[in-house]
Amino acid sequence: MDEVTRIPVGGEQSYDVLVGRDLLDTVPGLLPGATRVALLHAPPLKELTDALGERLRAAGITPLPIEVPDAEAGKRVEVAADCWDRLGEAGFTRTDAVIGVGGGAVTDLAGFVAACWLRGVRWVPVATSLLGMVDAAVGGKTGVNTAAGKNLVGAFHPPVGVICDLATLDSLPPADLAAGLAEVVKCGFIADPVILDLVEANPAAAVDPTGAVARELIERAIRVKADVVSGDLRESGVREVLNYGHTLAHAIEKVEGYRWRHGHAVAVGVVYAGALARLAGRLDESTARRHRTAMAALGLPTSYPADAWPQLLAAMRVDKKARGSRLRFVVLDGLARPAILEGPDDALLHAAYEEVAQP
Ligand SMILES: NC(=O)c1ccc[n+]([C@@H]2O[C@H](COP(=O)([O-])OP(=O)(O)OC[C@H]3O[C@@H](n4cnc5c(N)ncnc54)[C@H](O)[C@@H]3O)[C@@H](O)[C@H]2O)c1
Ligand SMILES: O=C(O)C(=O)C[C@@H](O)[C@H](O)[C@H](O)COP(=O)(O)O
Ligand SMILES: [Zn+2]
Repeated sequence: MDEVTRIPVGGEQSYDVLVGRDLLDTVPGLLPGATRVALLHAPPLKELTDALGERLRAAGITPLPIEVPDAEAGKRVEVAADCWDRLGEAGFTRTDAVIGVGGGAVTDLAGFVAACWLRGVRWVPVATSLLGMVDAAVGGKTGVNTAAGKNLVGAFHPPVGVICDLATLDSLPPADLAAGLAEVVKCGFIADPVILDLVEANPAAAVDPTGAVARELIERAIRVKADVVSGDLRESGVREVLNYGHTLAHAIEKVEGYRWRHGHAVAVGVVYAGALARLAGRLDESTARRHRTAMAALGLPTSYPADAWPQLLAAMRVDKKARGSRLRFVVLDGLARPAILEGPDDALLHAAYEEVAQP
């Protein structure tokens, strides 16, 4: 086995994030006392799921593979309800558990299924996308999308461990690899500017999942997330910084009917957040510009159609950070100095959008 990095996450339920190659053998040990484990996965991860099922069986645990629709199509309450039916048919009890094998969509769904079944059973995300490893699998936010908006139904339900098996990235499509790097760059702006230096110095190395640079970026981003959620699982304060760029990003996803990659929407949203902070007089011009250049260097989108603004503004009003009719944005007062912009007026929001709008 390749060298394994163990990153602790603290809080009301502590656990470790394991980063390394070929980690499937470690999964059964995370679930002592389980007799049945559901393996939620989408079709692209069937082979890995079967291999994990064999490891569980060898450890005396009965695997229940449950195939769900891929990507955001699986992150729906109807799909969760089908999963609960399957757990019921198989007689899952409180000692049994759920594993999500896949990207962030599957692990968000799996965590939500686990959070609600019998009011909460153990779960483990086996993250197979870069975005899942650096973000979605860590921190215990679980949930599904609804017609009203992104992730509006869900629960905080920390896993008992997180598996980031770097070997799985070998088959991840390049567009999804880049999408994950958008969240990594986000972490660079809010907490760890070394991430930005690494990406800017060698963007080609950042998108090579087998290289040392990518591994360093992955581990740095996980540490940023682990540090934040350890102190604020339920987002009553500091955790909001992880939502940098997400007010616009989630609006784009909704307008696109959840067919855009989350990480691509985050890339546009982060550029927008930089522009907003600059226009609000909180961020200098060169740091704001750096948002666009870092995302563009990774081949990520940095703009969105101008005429979508009315729909985007309406979608942003259901952002979870809003309070009543007052929108709240995560902005920067400088590199690694996140803060909240309270109740910006529509004119300021629109002026910032003009900086990312494509005619
Ligand atoms: N819970 C959180 O804190 C949190 C944080 C960030 C993002 N998210 C959520 O995560 C989701 C985005 O995650 P994502 O970018 O992983 O997208 P995704 O889960 O849709 O995966 C993207 C695509 O890659 C495929 N894939 C995944 N791993 C693969 C592999 N190893 N080989 C081949 N194909 C593979 C998937 O099947 C899918 O087609 C969004 O729903 C977002 O809201 C949640
Ligand atoms: O973990 C968090 O907290 C985040 O905000 C991380 C985000 O990257 C992630 O997309 C998260 O799912 C967004 O949370 P939401 O509460 O705005 O749905
Ligand atoms: Zn995100």
